[in-house]
Amino acid sequence: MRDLPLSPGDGALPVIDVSGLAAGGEAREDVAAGIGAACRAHGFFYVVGHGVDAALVHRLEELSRRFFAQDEATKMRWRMALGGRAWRGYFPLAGELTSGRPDWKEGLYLGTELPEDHPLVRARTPVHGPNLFPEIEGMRETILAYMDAVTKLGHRLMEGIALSLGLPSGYFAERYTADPLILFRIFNYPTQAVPQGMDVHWGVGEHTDYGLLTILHQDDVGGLQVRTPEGWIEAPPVANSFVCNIGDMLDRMTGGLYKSTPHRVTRNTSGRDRLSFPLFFDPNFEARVQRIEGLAGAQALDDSALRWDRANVHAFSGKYGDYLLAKVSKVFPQLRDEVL
Ligand SMILES: O=C(O)CCC(=O)C(=O)O
Ligand SMILES: [Fe+2]
Repeated sequence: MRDLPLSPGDGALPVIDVSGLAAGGEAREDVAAGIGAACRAHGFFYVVGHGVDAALVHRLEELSRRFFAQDEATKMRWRMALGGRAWRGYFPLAGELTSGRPDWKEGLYLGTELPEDHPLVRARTPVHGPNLFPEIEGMRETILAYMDAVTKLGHRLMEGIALSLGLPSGYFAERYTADPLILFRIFNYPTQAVPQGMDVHWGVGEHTDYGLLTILHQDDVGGLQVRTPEGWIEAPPVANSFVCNIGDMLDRMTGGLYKSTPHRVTRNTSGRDRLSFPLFFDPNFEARVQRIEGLAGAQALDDSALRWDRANVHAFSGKYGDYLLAKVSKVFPQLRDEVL
């Protein structure tokens, strides 16, 4: 592992030390102001001082490398088809589509661990259920500890986001995230070449995320890019940081004041595989998404002509779960019948 820089260099994305969120008082307001400025500018920022143990992140990287190093047949023992409606398990290279095209990545789909006898699982609620944990010693515990730590960070960041909008810190928790929907992915972007004739251009094609806030750890390889009004910019690896970005639901709630920013990942040609861990901190599946009243400057403009999916997020009304399912059925068409 090479030494990573402490800032993204001359890129426009800010690095915010969020340790003041836990401290309270003026420090908290300062952090909130920084988050607010970043959300209004690009909807993308790095956080440091986040309190997530670096050793835990490192352990998850090691275990994930061991998982992906196995042959395809072994990994397919945890294939998504076995996860059914819970939407969990392994998908192979080119198994996920973004904007209708296969991505050059493989991954493990995970989320909040719920037992088979949990009421939501018994009610066959899509994307809820037990995980398919790889049989690698310590991986289950490490994944659970990681999701737990980053979910806690998610709650704290949402308090900061609420304050940055002039709302009480508990605004989102009271309405949407007392029991958030947490989906978590472990991605591997292999450096291997694409076979001739395959229609593959990106590690992940241009898209926005669906929920409230994505909290991403990336290793030291790089490749994440963000679309700004001035063009695409890099979001390179920064030491001990997470990259945060806003999803469609926060865009919807804030009437476009906080933008759900398009991003993509270049195809990995670095000579080393790239790992990334996005955790999606989203509204409860049953929560009805409502616009926040009285936000100055929020125009809820229809930007569908500029969006990757040609959809107008401000026209959406309903449960977050409905929004999510409509989206995921496009990226995994083979699983659509299982869930919808
Ligand atoms: O792997 C990355 O850096 C980004 C992944 C991503 O954008 C996503 O999963 O939504
Ligand atoms: Fe994304």
